[in-house]
Amino acid sequence: MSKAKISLAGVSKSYISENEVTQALHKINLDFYFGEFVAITGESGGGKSTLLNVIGGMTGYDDGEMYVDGEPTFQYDDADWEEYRRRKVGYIFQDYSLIGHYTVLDNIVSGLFAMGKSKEEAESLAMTYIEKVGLKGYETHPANELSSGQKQRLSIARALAKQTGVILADEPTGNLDSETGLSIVKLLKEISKECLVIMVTHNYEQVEPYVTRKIRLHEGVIISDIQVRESKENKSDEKAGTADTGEVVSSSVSTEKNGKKETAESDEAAKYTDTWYAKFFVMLNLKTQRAKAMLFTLFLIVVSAVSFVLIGELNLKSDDICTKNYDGLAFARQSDKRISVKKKNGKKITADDIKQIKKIRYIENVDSCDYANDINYYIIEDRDYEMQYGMQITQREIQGSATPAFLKDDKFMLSTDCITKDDLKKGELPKKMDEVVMYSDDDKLIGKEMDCYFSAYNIWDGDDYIKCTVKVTGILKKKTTQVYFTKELCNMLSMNLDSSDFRLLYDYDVSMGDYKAKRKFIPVINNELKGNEVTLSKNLNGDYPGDGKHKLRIQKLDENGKADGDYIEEEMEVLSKKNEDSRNFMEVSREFFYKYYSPKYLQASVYIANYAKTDYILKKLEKSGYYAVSTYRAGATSKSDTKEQQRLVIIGICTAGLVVMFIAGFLILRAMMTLNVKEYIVFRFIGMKKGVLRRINYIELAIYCVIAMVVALVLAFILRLAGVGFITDITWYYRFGTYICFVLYNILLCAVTAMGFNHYVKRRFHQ
Ligand SMILES: Nc1ncnc2c1ncn2[C@@H]1O[C@H](COP(=O)(O)OP(=O)(O)OP(=O)(O)O)[C@@H](O)[C@H]1O
Repeated sequence: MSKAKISLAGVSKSYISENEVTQALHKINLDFYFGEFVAITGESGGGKSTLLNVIGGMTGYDDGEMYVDGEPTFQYDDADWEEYRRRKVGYIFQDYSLIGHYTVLDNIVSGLFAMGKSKEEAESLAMTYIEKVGLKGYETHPANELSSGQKQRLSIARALAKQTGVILADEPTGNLDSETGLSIVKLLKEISKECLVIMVTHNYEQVEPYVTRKIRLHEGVIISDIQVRESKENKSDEKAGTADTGEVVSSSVSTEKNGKKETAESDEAAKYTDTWYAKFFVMLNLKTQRAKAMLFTLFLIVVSAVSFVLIGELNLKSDDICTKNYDGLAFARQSDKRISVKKKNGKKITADDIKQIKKIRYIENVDSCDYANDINYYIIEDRDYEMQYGMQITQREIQGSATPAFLKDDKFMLSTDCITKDDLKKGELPKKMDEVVMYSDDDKLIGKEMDCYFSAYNIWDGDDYIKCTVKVTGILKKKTTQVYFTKELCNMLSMNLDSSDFRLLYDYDVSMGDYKAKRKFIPVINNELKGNEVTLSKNLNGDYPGDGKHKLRIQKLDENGKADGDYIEEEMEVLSKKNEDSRNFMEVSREFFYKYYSPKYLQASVYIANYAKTDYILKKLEKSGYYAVSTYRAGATSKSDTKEQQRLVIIGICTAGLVVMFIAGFLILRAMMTLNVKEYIVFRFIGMKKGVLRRINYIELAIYCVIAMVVALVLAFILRLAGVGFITDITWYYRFGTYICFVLYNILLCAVTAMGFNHYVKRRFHQ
C-alpha cells in the first residue's frame, strides 16, 4: 500500500463551553489513501463533522498528530492552516455554502482566486468543472436561482476545480431528494477515481453501493472501519502526485512553456496581488448586490451629511463673534460683510485700486464712497408708501420728533461703483446727481421721480434727515431692495467726513440782541440755487437768522475734523426753506459747494462674500497696501453672556452628537455587515486569505464612504447655492483643516467598522 495521504494518529478534540467539556473525538487513528471513497457514519453527535473539520483544517485538534502527505501538522500556525485549506482540500457543504448572488462561474472562480490563480486560468478551469458536474449552460446563472441538486453540483465543482486531491463532503445529500442525492453520490464516486473523497453521511444505504470504505463513529471513538470494496488507490498513485502539487489535471490549461512564455507568465502572476483579488470581489459585490451597496451608501450619506453639519457648526462656533452685540456707533450699517479700507500711503482710492481690490478672492464689491454706506435711506418704492408711511412723515414734519421708523430700515446707500451696465435690465446708469437705479417689475418706473429720505445718525448730528427728489434711470436685473445712487450724491451727503485738506462746516453767528451763538450746518446742493444763495430751515428754534444777506464763516478743519481757528467769511443770501424739517442742512448752489469741496475718496467699503473670509481678506488687503478693518468687528465689541452661553451649549451638543453618531454608526454599520457574515465564512472555508477578505471590507466601505462624502458635499453646496441660511454659513466657514476633520471622521468610522467586522468574522470562523 502506498503512503497515506492523510493520517490521524491519536487525534483528540474536545469543545469547552461555559460549564461543559465535550469530548468530540477521542484518540482517533486513521489513514486515508488516494482513490478512496470513504463514508463516515454514526449517530448524531458521534463526532463525524468534527472529524471532517479536523481533516479539513477548519478545526484544530488538541492532542495527537495529523500527517498530510507524511508531514506532521503540529507546528502549523493560522497562516499554514489557511494555506492548507487553500491547497490541500476541497470542501463540500450540506448547505452548499455558495455565494448566492454570484453566478455559477464566479462561485468557482472565487475558489480558484483564493488559490491565487490568474483570471484566465481560473475561468478556464471553472468551465472545465462546470461541464464535468453537468452545469454547462448555467455559467451565468446566479447561484441562488439554481435547484438544490444544481447547487450541490456547483459546490462540488468549486471543490473539484481546486484540484487538491482531497474532497471532503459533509452530508452533501442531506438537503436533496433521494434521486438528486443519488446522482450526487455517483458524481462523487466518479471523482474518487482521481482523488480521495471523504464523506459524512446519515444515509449509508444510499452510498453503500459506491463507497470503498465505511468508518463508524460513536461518541468520538471509531467503532468500526471496514474496507467495503477495493479502492483505486494502487492504480492512481502516480496521478496523486500531480494532483498534490496543485498541477492542473485538465488539458484545457496547457503547460507548454518556453523562455518567453515564462516571463510573460511571471509578469502576469505579479499582477495578481491580494489587492487585485480584493478589488475583483469588491466590483463583483457592487455589481451583484446593488441593494446592499445602496443601503450602505444611503446610511453613510446620512452620517456624512450630519457630520458635515456638526463639524461645520463646531468650526463656526469656534469664532466667538456670534457672542457680541453690535452697537453701530462707528459704523451704522450692520453688515458683517463690509470691510473699510484706506491706502497706507494716504492717497485716494482710484478706479485702478478698485479693480485691483476686486481681484482678491471672495471680494464681491467695492464702493469708493465708504461714508455714504452708513447713510440710511428710504425711497418710495411702491404705491402703498403714502398710506404706510405718510403719517409718520407728516408727524415728523409737524412735531420735529425723532427720525421716522422707515429710515431705520436696513437700507443704506451704495454708489453705482457697485454695479455695471450689465446689471441693468433696462435703462441707463445714473449720470446726474439726483438719478438712481433700482429693481422693479414695472419697467415704466424709468423716468419716474420719487421722494427719497436720508438720515445718518453717526455722521450728521442728531436724528435729522433730509429729503431729496430722485429720478429712476434704470431697472436692475437682480431682484433687490437696494437702490444705487450716484457717487456725487453719496459724496455730497458724506462730504463733511470725506475731505481731508479742506473739510467744511458752515458756521455763522446768530444774533439775538446781545447774545451770539454759533450753529453748524451740513451743506447740500440745491440745483435751483445760484451763486451765494442758501436755504435754511425755519424750524431752528429761534436760530433762524431771517431772510436776506448774512455773513457766514467757512471753517478749515484739520485731518481730525477739528477747526484750526482759520476761517473764510462769505456773504450769503439766506432764503427760507420750504422743507422745514432738515434743520442741520444748508442748501447751497452747486457752484458754491464745489468751491470748497472736492471728493477725496480716501476710504472705500469692500463687500466680501461671507464674514468667514474676513481674516483671509484683511490679510490680503494689508499685503496689497491697504489698512483694512472689518466694520462688523469694529462695531461688535461688547460681549453678551447669554450669547456666550448659547454658543457653549451648541458646541456641547455638536461634540456629543459627533461622539454618539460615531458609536451608533459603528454599531449599525457592523450589524448591517454581519448580515453578510456567512459569505465571509464561506470565503474563509474555501481558503481565501484573511488579507484579501480584510481588503474587501476596507475597499467596499471606502467606496461607500467616498461616495457618501462626495454626495454630502455636493448637497451642501447645492443648499448653499439655494441660499439655505445655516448651511451657507457652515460651508463658508469650512477650511482645509475642517475638510480634513470631516474626511477623517468618516474614514475613521468606516475603518473602525471594517476592523470590528473583520474581528467578528475571525471570531465566528473559529467558533
Ligand atoms: N462548536 C462546538 N462547541 C461545543 N460543542 C460542540 C461544537 N461542535 C460540536 N460539538 C459537540 O461535539 C460533539 C460532536 O459533534 P459533531 O457535530 O461532530 O457530531 P456529528 O456526528 O457530526 O453530529 P450530526 O450528525 O448531528 O451532525 C457533539 O456532542 C456536539 O454537541
